[in-house]
Amino acid sequence: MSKVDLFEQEALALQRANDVLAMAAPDPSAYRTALQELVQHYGQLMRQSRRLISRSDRTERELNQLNARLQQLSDELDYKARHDNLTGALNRGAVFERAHQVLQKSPMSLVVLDIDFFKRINDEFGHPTGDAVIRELVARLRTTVDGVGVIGRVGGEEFTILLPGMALEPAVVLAGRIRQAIAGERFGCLPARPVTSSFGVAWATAGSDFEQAYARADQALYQAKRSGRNRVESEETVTG
Ligand SMILES: Nc1nc2c(ncn2[C@@H]2O[C@H](COP(=O)(O)OP(=O)(O)OP(=O)(O)O)[C@@H](O)[C@H]2O)c(=O)[nH]1
Repeated sequence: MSKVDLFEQEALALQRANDVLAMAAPDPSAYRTALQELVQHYGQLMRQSRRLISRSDRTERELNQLNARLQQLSDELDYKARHDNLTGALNRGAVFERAHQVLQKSPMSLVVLDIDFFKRINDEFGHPTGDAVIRELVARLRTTVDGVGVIGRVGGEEFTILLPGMALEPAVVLAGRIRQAIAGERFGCLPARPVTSSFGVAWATAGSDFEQAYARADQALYQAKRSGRNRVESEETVTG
């Protein structure tokens, strides 16, 4: 297939002008014709170049906007993959990942908590009220652990709070404050009855296995449930 020369007309005009220049004694009208032709093609080239430049500027702006939108969508996807969409807390996968990262560098305490008799709340007041209770509970967790802990929703009505660098004793004290922040004041979405939670607290050394610490906290939580609920137990108070 023969190649199309986009500048065929311009090349011909240039060739004719060169031919005139090469003549030993050209006729002035030949100069004039060649110059006119060159002026016409040169003007045309300038107009087309301006159009192309402005089109390419527009395309670049559109591409930049598309790139920014793509980045925004990718950030949104990343956020959704790591957060629980009911509460905005980290989801189970993300909070476990964060725990592993923390334990690579420092020790930490962790609190697991579970809303007491949550099934009854759903059964008596409906699932939407149950959802509202979960949201309001996370809002209270945020107010209490703001800046100190990382909140994750690890199950339907079960949450974990990572407390990087915090020893077991202050973590138990903090869990007591969270317990009080939940049980101490009726929920706006459920004024008819109090909401309470049970807590288990454990401590993990730097470099240790998070799953094992989580199991110890879970055992303590189980003990808190068995001992009457609305209370805090730590791995040190677990009796087996
Ligand atoms: N509204 C709502 N309910 C949920 C959600 N996820 C789990 N649940 C409910 O949470 C309830 C958990 O009930 P159980 O595991 O029996 O525990 P519980 O009633 O809280 O009792 P204890 O933990 O022993 O105090 C179940 O009825 C689930 O359907 C959710 O996202 N929204």
